[in-house]
Amino acid sequence: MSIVKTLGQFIIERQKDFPFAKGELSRLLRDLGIAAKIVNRAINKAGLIDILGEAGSTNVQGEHQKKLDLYANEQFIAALQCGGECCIVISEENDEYIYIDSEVSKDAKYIVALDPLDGSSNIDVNVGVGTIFSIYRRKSLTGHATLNDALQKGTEQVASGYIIYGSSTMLVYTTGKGVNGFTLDPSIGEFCLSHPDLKIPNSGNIYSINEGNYNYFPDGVKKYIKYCQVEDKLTNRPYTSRYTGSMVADLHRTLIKGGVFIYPPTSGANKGKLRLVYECNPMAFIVEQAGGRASNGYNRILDIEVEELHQRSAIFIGSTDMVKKAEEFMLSFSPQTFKKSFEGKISIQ
Ligand SMILES: O=P(O)(O)OC[C@H]1O[C@](O)(COP(=O)(O)O)[C@@H](O)[C@@H]1O
Ligand SMILES: [Mg+2]
Ligand SMILES: [Mg+2]
Repeated sequence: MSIVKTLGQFIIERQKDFPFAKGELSRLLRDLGIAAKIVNRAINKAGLIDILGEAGSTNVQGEHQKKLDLYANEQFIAALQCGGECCIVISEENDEYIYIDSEVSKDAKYIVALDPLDGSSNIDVNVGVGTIFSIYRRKSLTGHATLNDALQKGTEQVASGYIIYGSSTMLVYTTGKGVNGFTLDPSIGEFCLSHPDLKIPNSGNIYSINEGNYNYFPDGVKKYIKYCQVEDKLTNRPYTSRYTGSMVADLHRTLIKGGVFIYPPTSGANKGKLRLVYECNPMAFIVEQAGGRASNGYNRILDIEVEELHQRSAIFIGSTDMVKKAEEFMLSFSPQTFKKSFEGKISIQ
């Protein structure tokens, strides 16, 4: 009979990777796991409780917030407040960062950036959605943590992860020492180690992009899509196309099967759509830790300077060989000057 290792056991066991650890990060990961179970419970019976549909409010990005966006946001923030290891929360659903001002967290040193519910457009149609989290250590040593503590580059992350609420519910995370995946066993209410030491294949035959925006893509992306569709047995082409509209679901598939996920700049949004702090950076950390690659078509995602909480970035992420190929097309057909022309005049080829 195989013994399953729970997330809690694994976290404690891995604490030895950090000689000076006092257990704060372990407790923080525990708190995120608890919130994930609570949100999972609501998602599993979403059609039976009043949690589907619009909440009637919009977030700082002008997106209509879904009831489940707000519910997930509340649950994760409450778990972090209760746990006492987090001093600042940055959330897609809150314009400003939230300073956790409670007795239990007065000495807290961790900052958590959250996309409480990723793939909002899929909530009401029962397609896989997720939660994305990114963890930093505060830089300032005294007083209240500040915006500067919140605006750190992706390379400064001490941990990141996601939860996918799909055919099964999984939590996948890294602390910079590889990537591990845990599947929720509802019968014991525990995340159990199911995908130890995840490695992304160096190449694959799946490309993932919203081709509905094709006319607004830079030439480099248009040419790369054509490259994916050409018949060439030697290079395993044509690739197949998969796009769910949930970043977590598309990247979980990419992590397991290989492939490339691209959300490029478009003529209407020259910085792309996805948010650097709580979508691109955490997923880039995981994919790099699994042996993959993540850039904005030119520069490594984790090296991009963070100037704003809700800053957007284009993203090319997945199997190293496929991301490098896409970057080659960007350099050849949409060199950095591409940016200038977009700011100047919109020229759809
Ligand atoms: O519909 P589009 O433009 O292809 O965008 C889909 C992308 O937007 C997102 O839904 C944005 O995330 P949120 O749902 O958290 O706002 C991603 O999950 C997904 O990859
Ligand atoms: Mg999202
Ligand atoms: Mg979201």
